Amino acid sequence: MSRTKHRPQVSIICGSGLGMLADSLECQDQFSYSDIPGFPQSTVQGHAGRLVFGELKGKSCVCMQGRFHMYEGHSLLKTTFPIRVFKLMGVQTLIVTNAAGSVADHLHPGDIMIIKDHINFPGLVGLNPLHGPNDERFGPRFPAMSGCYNRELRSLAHEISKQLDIAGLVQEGVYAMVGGPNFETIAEARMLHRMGVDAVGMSTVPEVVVASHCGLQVFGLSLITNKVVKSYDDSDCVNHDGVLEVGRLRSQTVQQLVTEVISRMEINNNIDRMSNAV
Ligand SMILES: O=P(O)(O)O[C@@H]1C[C@H](O)[C@@H](CO)O1
Ligand SMILES: Nc1nc2[nH]cnc2c(=O)[nH]1
Repeated sequence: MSRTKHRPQVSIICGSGLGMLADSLECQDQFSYSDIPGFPQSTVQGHAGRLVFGELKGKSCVCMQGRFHMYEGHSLLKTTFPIRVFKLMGVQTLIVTNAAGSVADHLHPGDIMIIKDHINFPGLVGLNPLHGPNDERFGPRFPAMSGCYNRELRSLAHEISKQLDIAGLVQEGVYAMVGGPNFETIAEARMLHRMGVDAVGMSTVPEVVVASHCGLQVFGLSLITNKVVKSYDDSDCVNHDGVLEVGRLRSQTVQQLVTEVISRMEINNNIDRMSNAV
């Protein structure tokens, strides 16, 4: 914290191909992950590996240009380490973005899904970043996860999408995290569909669980970059380059939506900075 004058209230995690979210920050201070003690390295194309501090519409922000995924070989504790660093800095809100495949028939590549809820598949089988001794200074042993995606921010985003005339692209839905790095088989895709999953990806949920545990309010967006193939007659085949390409095509729209949400969200100025406590 001594190397930047920014004291961020909002943190943003950029999904695959969505690193440009950091570009709109003014008065930037940038730090490569390799220069930050305890930070893992980004190894995935489309994740630059930089922490960017700056101002956006009068709010102090910190942006992860590149996130950490479990499939890269990081422990879940490592993938979520930045969230606790943000909490210690005094951040109140986490905005998560990701690239995801559509499982629901009504979501199409290029659509933006406001995350209403999630299914934590790794968590359901015992891979959870909160495993191990609980540090009560961050949060309780048994945190509730119902309502972890802030209702007011979701409704604000819908209102903004109408004003930006992009409401036709924006829907709400359930995101499921799978471990990756392979994409889904057709049988897996069909199972996810029957389970009520709208979009599937390989990230986000561990970050949200840790953020929720330590009392951050969370807002999440999935950019639908591809449909998940559910028919044996469909010859479509997803690949990471295609995912990044849709990210590039929709980057400006996602950026506009996130910027307006940040601009209009309420910030509590009685910040709960834990840096003296931990
Ligand atoms: O970091 P996100 O969740 O946006 O990245 C998604 C999931 C995989 O890392 C990658 C697949 O193309 O995109
Ligand atoms: N698991 C998964 N992750 C994705 N990230 C972007 N598209 C997809 C997808 O189709 N499946």
